Amino acid sequence: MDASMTNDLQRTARQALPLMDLTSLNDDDTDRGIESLCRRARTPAGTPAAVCVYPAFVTTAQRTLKALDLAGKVRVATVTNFPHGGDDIMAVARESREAVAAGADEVDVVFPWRTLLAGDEETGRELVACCHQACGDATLKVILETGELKDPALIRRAAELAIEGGADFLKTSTGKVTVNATLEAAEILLEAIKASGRDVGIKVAGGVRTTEDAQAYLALAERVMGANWITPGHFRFGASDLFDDLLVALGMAVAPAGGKA
Ligand SMILES: O=C[C@H](O)COP(=O)(O)O
Repeated sequence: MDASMTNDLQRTARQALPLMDLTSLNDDDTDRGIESLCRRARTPAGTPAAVCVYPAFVTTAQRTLKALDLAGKVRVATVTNFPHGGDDIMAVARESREAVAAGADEVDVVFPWRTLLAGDEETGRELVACCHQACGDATLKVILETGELKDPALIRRAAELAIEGGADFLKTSTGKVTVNATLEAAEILLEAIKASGRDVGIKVAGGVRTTEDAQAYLALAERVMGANWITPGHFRFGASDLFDDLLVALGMAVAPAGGKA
């Protein structure tokens, strides 16, 4: 790789690192594993925007970040209605309220995409609106599962409904289906955000693994929204592996994942 490409990747890695939701959403997650995830958040190049964990580990993450003196610097995100995207509005609102009460700063809720596929627009909009109310001041990110919606017009409609319901961010994917984030889907979400005129961000999530991947999404966001729009308040990467690749691009040692026992 020539020097200009290396510099380019380093620039991308430096830009992407504070936009990261450093994620662990595995069925075999443990308190020790989440403590280790939180420790990885402290790097010589700065910190990610958030760690993203299952609701059962929100307290662990908050306690660990506090002990590391990272409370307030690294937010705690969690997931609800995840990954299935059911349509029980009250159950999802309750789950979201409980997550915030447990200390989550951000809630990533799965949109009931199957109802939209079946032609029902109201359930999705209402579910988002109830979660918006349930989350209070916490940031609400709505996972549209774009790889399951497939049709660009449906992806656009889901984005519009989530924005109408009060989403703070549109998130592409859970990372748990066959097709996760794609540039095509991300562009549809960005265009919907732009057209809405609302202060809504995007979280590109699922299958984003390399600094080169991150570079392509950042270039897209810059083209649609402008370079100044890209801040942690508007743009996140949700990824379990990307963080280490960014550190490698920055020439830093990668901490062993460890701590799952
Ligand atoms: O919300 C984030 C995704 O679950 C992460 O997906 P990933 O493991 O493919 O990076």
